[in-house]
Amino acid sequence: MTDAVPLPALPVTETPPLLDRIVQLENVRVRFGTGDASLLALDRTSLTVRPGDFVAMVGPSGCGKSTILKLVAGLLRPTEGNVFVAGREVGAERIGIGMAFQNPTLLPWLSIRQNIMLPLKIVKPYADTYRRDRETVFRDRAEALLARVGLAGFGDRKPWELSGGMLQRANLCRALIHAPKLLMLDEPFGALDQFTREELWSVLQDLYLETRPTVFLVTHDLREAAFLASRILVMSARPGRVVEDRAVDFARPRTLETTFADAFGALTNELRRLIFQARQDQAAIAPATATQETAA
Ligand SMILES: Nc1ncnc2c1ncn2[C@@H]1O[C@H](COP(=O)(O)OP(=O)(O)OP(=O)(O)O)[C@@H](O)[C@H]1O
Repeated sequence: MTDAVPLPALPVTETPPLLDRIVQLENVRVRFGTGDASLLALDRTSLTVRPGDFVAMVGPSGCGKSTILKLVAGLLRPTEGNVFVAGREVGAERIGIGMAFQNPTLLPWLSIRQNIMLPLKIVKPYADTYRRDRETVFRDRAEALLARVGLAGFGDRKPWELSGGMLQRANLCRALIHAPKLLMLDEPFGALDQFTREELWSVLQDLYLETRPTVFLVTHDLREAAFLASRILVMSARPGRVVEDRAVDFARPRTLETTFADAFGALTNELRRLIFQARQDQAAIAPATATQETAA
């Protein structure tokens, strides 16, 4: 980890539930639409995630990775099966969730600092004390996060004054400002150049090691998955299922040196082979699947 100043804690601290699993999917299916035009996106997926796991999801395009994120975030209901978050049926959960997607959707009329502090204004329990704390402890945390991602001094700027890489850094700050227990990242570095991306891997890893949220990361970058994750789920082509659940035990903090190791190369090659195989299987069964989908 870097020798950066630790993030100031937020004033309201919840007692974390003593759970051995923070997310559980039981035999989940997701079908979009109805009748002949319906599409089975996710098929009988079961999954258990422990608190503090860093889970990366990889697989062919359209295999249902983002669908799993939306299920866990409570943005989507399963067609069949159950999704539990922190021991409760999803949607009923009172757990903090942070999210960052490929396109940072910062509000253009707000400053970077105001954008970052927005979850504190909206999410309970922080919303209740927002007016009181916004100029003190909340602001301190925003400034500390900005410094950690290399944006010290940019809090007063507007989003349109920042580059794509800087916006993505701010996006990470916004996802983490309310100390979420669950961090959902959908290709957060997908639009960035390789150097910026690798730099942000280390930034994210440091923040993860310090605050230990449970992370779900969707990525097409197998090196990114291997660098960041403690566990990699490889999905089949649509309808998606988890076909491989691989623990990643490279010592932390990982550095670029880690990516040069033989074991790192072997892992990414194996992931590449599994995804290639999933795509081949899809091509072989595609006509049959189309018929089954409408019949199932
Ligand atoms: N709201 C929706 N209505 C209809 N179909 C949808 C909807 N959301 C997703 N799908 C379809 O479900 C399938 C899975 O989508 P999802 O976005 O989860 O895939 P993904 O693995 O994240 O894809 P990618 O890697 O390309 O981002 C895709 O075929 C997609 O077109």
